[in-house]
Amino acid sequence: MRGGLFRRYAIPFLALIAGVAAAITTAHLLLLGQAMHSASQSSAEALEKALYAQLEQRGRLLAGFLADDLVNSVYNYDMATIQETLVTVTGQPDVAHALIYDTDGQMLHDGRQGIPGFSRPVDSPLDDLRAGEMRLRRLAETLEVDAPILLGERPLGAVRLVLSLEGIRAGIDASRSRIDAVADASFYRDIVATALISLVLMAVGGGLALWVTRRLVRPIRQLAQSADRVGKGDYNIEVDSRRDDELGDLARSFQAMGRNLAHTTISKQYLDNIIGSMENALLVSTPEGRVTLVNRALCVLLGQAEKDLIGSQVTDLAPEVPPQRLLSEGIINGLETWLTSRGGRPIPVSLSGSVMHENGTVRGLVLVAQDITERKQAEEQLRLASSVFANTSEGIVIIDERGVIRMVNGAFAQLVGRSPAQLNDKVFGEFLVDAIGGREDPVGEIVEAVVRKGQWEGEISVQRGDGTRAPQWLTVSAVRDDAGALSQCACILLDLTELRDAEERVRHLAYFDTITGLPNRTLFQDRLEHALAHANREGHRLAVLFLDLDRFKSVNDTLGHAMGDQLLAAVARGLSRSLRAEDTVARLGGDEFAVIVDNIAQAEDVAQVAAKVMEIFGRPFQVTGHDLFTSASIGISVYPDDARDGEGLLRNADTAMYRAKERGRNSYQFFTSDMNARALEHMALEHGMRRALERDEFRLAYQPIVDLETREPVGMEALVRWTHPQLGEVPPGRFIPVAEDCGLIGRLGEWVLTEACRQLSAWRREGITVQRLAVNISSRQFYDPQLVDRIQDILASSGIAPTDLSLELTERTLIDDVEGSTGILTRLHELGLEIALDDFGTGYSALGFLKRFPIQLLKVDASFVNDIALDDDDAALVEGIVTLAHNLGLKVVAEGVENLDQVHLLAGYGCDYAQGYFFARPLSAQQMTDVLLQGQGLSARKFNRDRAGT
Ligand SMILES: Nc1nc2c(ncn2[C@@H]2O[C@@H]3COP(=O)(O)O[C@H]4[C@@H](O)[C@H](n5cnc6c(=O)[nH]c(N)nc65)O[C@@H]4COP(=O)(O)O[C@H]3[C@H]2O)c(=O)[nH]1
Repeated sequence: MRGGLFRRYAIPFLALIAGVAAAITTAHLLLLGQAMHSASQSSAEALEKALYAQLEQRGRLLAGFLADDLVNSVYNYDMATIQETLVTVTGQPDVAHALIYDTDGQMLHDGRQGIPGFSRPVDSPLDDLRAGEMRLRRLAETLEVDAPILLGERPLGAVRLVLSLEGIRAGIDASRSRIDAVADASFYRDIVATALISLVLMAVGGGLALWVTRRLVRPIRQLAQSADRVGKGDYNIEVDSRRDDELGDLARSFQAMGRNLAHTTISKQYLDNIIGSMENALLVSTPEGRVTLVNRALCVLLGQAEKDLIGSQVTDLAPEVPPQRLLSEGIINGLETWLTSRGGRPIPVSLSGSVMHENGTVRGLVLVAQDITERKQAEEQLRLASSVFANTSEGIVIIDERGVIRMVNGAFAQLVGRSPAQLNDKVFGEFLVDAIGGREDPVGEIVEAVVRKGQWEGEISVQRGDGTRAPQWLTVSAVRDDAGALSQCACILLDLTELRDAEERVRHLAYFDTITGLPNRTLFQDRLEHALAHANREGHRLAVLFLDLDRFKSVNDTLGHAMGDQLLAAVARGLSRSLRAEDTVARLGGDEFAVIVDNIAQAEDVAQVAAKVMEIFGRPFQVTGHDLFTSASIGISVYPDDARDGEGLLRNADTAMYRAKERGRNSYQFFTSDMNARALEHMALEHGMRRALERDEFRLAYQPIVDLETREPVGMEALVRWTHPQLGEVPPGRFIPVAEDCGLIGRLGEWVLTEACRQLSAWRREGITVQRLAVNISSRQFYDPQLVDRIQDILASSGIAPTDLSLELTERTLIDDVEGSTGILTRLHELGLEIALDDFGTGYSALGFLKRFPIQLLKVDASFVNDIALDDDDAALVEGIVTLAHNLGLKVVAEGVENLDQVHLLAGYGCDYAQGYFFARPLSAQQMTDVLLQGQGLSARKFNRDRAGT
């Protein structure tokens, strides 16, 4: 355990003082005891001497007194007086005996009456006692005083006074006791006093020692603490240097030393600060490569804590710089290597290292690493940039502030058809054409703009090597020197040729039809607007021809879309050829074309144009080696007679085109007010139908279908009827197309199906036999994806079997989408429904075409049946249809049978069934119920009119 000065010196010093004090006290007490003893001894002796002297004095006095007093009595032998005197004397204290001797030495009197031995001689001669002399003799217990009794000069005898020493002895003992008591008391008083003095001395000495020690220890301790701080590198020494002694001198010297050290010495903290604030990573290791010191920068760089790095191996951190390498090379300068970060990620560094020597011995290795990640990245970016510069497809030109080329890349050189070397020191502006509006010094202006704003961009054209112009998007950026002044300009040229081409293609796509190359609907409308504005200004007429190819759909379906497209292109070419250059021909979509015939004087002019157009359809179109015939229906509307705006003109021409189609195709038709009336009616019907569906104004009529052999009804066709509140009875031929156009056909068709099945179910419940009910399905209704499901639902809810229902579809419906319709028909057929092809003959299908559809029944259109009795062609046609249908396994229904001749002829052709006014007109449900309930008789009579002869 570390002992401080206080413990080391103050405590022993205190102990020493205590010991010395104790020794002094003990010695003092011993001496005191001795002194006391000798004092009491000498006091006792002195007292004894004094007492003896006093006794002797008394003895002398008394003996002298007796000797004087008894002179007469002895002379006279007056014994009585002698006795009396002696008794008086012996009565005195300490007087044991008073004896009177004669000169012979014989005792005359012993002071007592009758004293035996009176005559006992004195034991020693008294004769030598001279006058005035006394003789004292101390015996063991007594003091004898002999005094001569003289009468004048004559000795009469002697007095012997025997004094007892007992009294003296008792007095001496008592005195001695008293002296001892006094001595003892004094001794103890002295002990206490001495002890107290010792304690006081010790206290004073201890305090003194403490004070001295503290006076010495504190500054020394201060100095020690300061020395300790100095040891740690803190040279700011704060010690009490005011003392005017050696410690003060030491403190001042120490302070001076601290100041000197602060100025001259590199402290550890100083070094730590330097190392800690170093930007570069520092590592110190043993010669063997064990890391002993790292700085903060290294920890940050490697992402490791100092404690983890200390003790690790240099090779773990810098695998490319093993200690042996540094030891052998002695020094490494700026070695580009890498350090391993915590996750094992290599960090590129520039490493310098050296070996530390001390007294000629290798003490360790020092490595300093500079993170060169950014530099590496910059180098990489530079490499990349130069690679981009060299290989990019954009032209890059570096020009100075005068527009002189300093550097170009391959792309630009290639663009202008020179080598990069040939372009050096050329003026950039020489290669630009029409730059920024054909200014005189375009590059000068660009540079000016770059100086002002730092960048310029815009479209320019560069003259290619072959003299053509290449549209370019030029971006010019400032390259500034360190002072911020423009030193060069970097020009990047993005070739817009492809973009412009693409734009042109897009524009072409946006305005031209890809198949025919004709303007499309958008461009047509645009041109029409222009033409109308012009016609309006000039006050002349113009016409719009709306042209629709007849039966184009069948071409597509039968010959394929590619052929269809080629036919369209061929028609477009024919149209363009037949029209003036100033007339616009456009393809509006599908098989629809439109023509603007500008500046016409009268309607007949347009008729001529239309006739010319019709002529091209009189010849076949050459399509990949095939001769294809097609015809067109044309509708014509005239500005300002039929409409004053483009939309109205086109719509009216479209309407007229439909009229042309209705009138037998392959013709043209002018728009008329009648057509307008029909358009208005269309609107009225649409509005009325919506209301009719809500108000349940529709009804079904039923017309029987009769077996031509048995003349028995085999079923009946449901035909929708609508009584308009204002228009009265509206035939389905008028409102069904409107319903199709405006999308109401779905709701109407569903109502018809539901109502027909409900009625059939009702008849069945009433016991009325109706074998099968036929329902017309329109085109849009047929292609409704929900159709099959809806039919199934309706059948299920009405309890009608699918085989009890026949669906009548027109040819046109089926050929609209042959693929799609085949799928739908197959599903319906698989359900068990009968499919009948309605209005057969009015469409365009060949009989062979029917093989593709799962059809069971063919309904020959009334237009063929009408004239079979009058027209041999029609008769032959119907007969042929019947024969071929039978060959295909189909049954045939003849529609519109009105007379017996027709019945006979049809029966003769082998036609299976007939339907027409001859048998029955369409009847309301109630009428039909009545007819059916009236029994077979009526029925037979009604439906077997020829048998009945009516
Ligand atoms: N001149 C003459 N006509 C006869 C004779 N026998 C029957 N007709 C008429 O011929 C049409 C036969 O129907 P459709 O060919 O399917 O032709 C139908 C059919 O395509 C369509 N149609 C009728 N009802 C519906 C329906 O509920 N839904 C759909 N989608 N179309 C229907 O409207 C067309 C016309 O129907 P309607 O006016 O009812 O005309 C019916 C019928 O009244 C006759 O001997 N002489």
